[in-house]
Amino acid sequence: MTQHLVDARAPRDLTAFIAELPKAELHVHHVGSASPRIVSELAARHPDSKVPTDPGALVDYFTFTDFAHFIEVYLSVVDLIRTPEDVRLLTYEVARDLARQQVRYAELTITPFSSTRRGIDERAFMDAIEDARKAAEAEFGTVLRWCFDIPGEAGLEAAEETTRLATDDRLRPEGLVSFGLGGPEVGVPRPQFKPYFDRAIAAGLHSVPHAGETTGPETVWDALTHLRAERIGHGTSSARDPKLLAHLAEHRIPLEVCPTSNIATRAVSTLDEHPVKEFVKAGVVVTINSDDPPMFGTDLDNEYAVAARLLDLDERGLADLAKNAVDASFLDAAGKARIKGEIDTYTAGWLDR
Ligand SMILES: O=C(O)c1cccc(C(=O)CC[C@H]2O[C@@H](n3cnc4c(=O)[nH]cnc43)[C@H](O)[C@@H]2O)c1
Ligand SMILES: [Zn+2]
Repeated sequence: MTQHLVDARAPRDLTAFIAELPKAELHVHHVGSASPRIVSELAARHPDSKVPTDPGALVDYFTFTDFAHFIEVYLSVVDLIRTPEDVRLLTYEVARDLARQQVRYAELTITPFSSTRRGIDERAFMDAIEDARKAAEAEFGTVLRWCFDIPGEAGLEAAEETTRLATDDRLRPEGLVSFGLGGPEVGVPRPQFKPYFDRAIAAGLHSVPHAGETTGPETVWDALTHLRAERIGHGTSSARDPKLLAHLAEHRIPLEVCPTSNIATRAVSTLDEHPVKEFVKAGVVVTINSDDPPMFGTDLDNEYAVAARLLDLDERGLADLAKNAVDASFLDAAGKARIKGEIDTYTAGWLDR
């Protein structure tokens, strides 16, 4: 855990409730989910890297001065993923960590461009993530789905490559459900990605770009208008535009809120200044997510504890938050009903103790 972050764990009884609450995670990055053990194992495999091999040293390494510094460190971890076996190991271990937190369903954001440009064969990459997905579902019961995102700062070459990998019927993995846009927002206008999102949407993928994480509400409007966003990654700055909040609420466009991430990248100064309460007050559908959990010294359970504190939630409120994520997911109706049923049964049993 990074020490600079506030320990926002809920009081003991809610912590125990959250730990066993069945959950869905909609905004979590593949490489950004590598546990200290996996990062140090990969760093030891590749000793030319500047990433520390000692898990203890990662606490300092994962302390960020700003968003640009976060991306620089993130890419140094991306550089550790060099073989299809690295990809498989990482994906499988991420699923194990999710399962430990009772995550029944997760949409994992993967940046295939970063791997193919580093020389991993595209067919072997797809096979590695699919193999790990199937093994994780069979062994842990956690259902994984993929969001392929364009690393926006890498430009239109990255957009073209990501779109090709996501839409070519011979490559496109079975678990792929959505198409995203990540990385820095400053100097990376969203409208330029419209043709790529149009192609992905035409191929049946859902649109889930990051927007309004490090720039203003106009970026969220761009994501809605040009990229036809069905959910918004972060959307933090939406709080500065009442018309935007009303639009998100009216059209039931969920926000993928990641409170601790916003503090760790210094997009928001303190947790108490986080606008999540304003979103709820405005009637916006809020989902709670962990983004890059080990890099931000958090996990999904901690993010629910943070939300409980910021939104003053009890067990029923937390269960509603968990159901928001299921409803906002791209799971089919039967899958949604199954997990929501589990959440209700668990919550009723807990309150009847
Ligand atoms: O892989 C490359 O070679 C490359 C070249 C230029 C730029 C990039 C990126 O910008 C990669 C950024 C990468 O960051 C991921 N990510 C993880 N957490 C967040 C977040 O909180 N906000 C935005 N992006 C995030 C994202 O998946 C991008 O792919 C790469
Ligand atoms: Zn993200």
